[in-house]
Amino acid sequence: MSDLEDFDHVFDVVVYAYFLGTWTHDHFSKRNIPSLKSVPFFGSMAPIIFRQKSYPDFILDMYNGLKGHKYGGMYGFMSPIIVLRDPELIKMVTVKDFENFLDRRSLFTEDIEPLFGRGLFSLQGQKWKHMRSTLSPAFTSSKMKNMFVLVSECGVQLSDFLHQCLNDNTMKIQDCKIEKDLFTRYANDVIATTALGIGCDSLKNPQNEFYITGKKMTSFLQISKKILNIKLISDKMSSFFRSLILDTMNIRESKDIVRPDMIHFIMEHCNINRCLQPEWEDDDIIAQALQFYFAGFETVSTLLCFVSNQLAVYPDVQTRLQQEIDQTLQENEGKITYEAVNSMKYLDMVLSETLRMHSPAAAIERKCVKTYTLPTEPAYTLHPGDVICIPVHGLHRDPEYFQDPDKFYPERFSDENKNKIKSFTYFPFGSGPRNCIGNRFALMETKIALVHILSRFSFLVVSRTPIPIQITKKGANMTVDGGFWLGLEERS
Ligand code: HEM
Repeated sequence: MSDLEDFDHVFDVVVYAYFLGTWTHDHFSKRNIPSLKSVPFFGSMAPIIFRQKSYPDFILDMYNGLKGHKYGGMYGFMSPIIVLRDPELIKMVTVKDFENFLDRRSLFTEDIEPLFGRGLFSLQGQKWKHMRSTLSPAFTSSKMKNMFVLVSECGVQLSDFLHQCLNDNTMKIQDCKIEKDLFTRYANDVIATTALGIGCDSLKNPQNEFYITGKKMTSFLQISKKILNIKLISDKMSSFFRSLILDTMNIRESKDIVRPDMIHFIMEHCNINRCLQPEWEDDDIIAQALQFYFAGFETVSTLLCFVSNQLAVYPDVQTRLQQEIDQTLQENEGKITYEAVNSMKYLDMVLSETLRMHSPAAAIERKCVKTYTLPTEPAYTLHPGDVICIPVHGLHRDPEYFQDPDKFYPERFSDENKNKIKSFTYFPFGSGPRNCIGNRFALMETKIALVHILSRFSFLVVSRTPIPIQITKKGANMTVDGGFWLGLEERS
């Protein structure tokens, strides 16, 4: 073959590859819809794939890249995805016309990973509706109140552990650092006791099998993608959780044990033997308990890291919060009760502002299940299977809705100011009937940890504390390279 033929051949291959990698990428331009830049094969995802941006920055750039438009398009590799910017459109999709957008894409298929595919997060259509309405009563205020005691026990374990760290010279510094791992252990213990009925103290016993298996599984979940369509959770891990939950249920049933936790609720409403839904199998029920465990593990520990960091960096906010805690405890004879924690307004404001600036879920999505035309100009018709992305982090940092958006300012959420926040611009727990089912629980759990810690200690900035917080560019994890280091001092 001559050099010229060689060149022709290479040229053909390049043209063919380019065509293959871009053939869907004119979807929006053909329809006159504004869209984000795309590159062959990766679409608009290149900054994430090539680790140029952290996940929240990627979402913020996506939002800002479509400024001036109510919605626009991006490409998730080769698939066109609609990005909504306009609060009215977000309301339409997530609330008013929710029936057309009932689902989100499922990361796990029921047959490949039944324990995850059958969980509430992944369930679709009618099955989701059934399960959601069965589980919703598990999160009412009276159920929260019942679970408060169990969570508060974990709060005591956490603050006692920190006290021991500060006072026991024999403990190694890595056991004591105020880092994500500390809060992951607390979140693990809380959800283990409330969702699965298993009491453990992962702070004192860091190597307990339950924590180690859960952590391993969480990291597998983060790399698992449906596109791979392979089983990433080993049978050993699945059967560990399967038998743990089944054994707990069987022991409770045989010994008539009643405990105010989610597993009791699940047993009451969908008893393993006499299920209200005859078509539900053991795995459908186990999947829900496990789902709560995994949904509450990473998100809550991430929120605790962010809020502790902000309190150390803004000592005036921390002092005001400690004053509120001290005063409330004084009025309650030193007892940390459900009512006392819920009465703390400043605590709620601090958490709301932390969730605005550093939402553990930077974006949410919906999948179209019935053809729908966006009621705006230019009109765009979505078909079943089409995906919508709602860039939560972009709205939370938009100066049009939150003045000086990069400033940590809990006053935005005072009684006086919070009503001024435009509807559908703030949703750290998602929006509409498919929002986070555990949101009250998550807030209660976070508040309990903070009240237990701040009544005895203060967070301090140390040389390794990340200021400002820079989320890692390595993957979609909301962590900081090098860690969320903080100091701690006992209050006098
Ligand atoms: C700070 C902590 C948490 C944050 C920021 C958070 C955030 C979210 C978000 C944004 C969604 C998607 C909502 C949507 O698409 O509109 C979600 C869904 C969900 N969350 Fe949470 N979550 C947290 C803690 C929890 C906890 C503690 C639990 C369980 C006890 C939980 C259980 C769930 C479940 C089961 C879903 C799926 C709901 C459904 O599809 O019906 N989450 N969460």
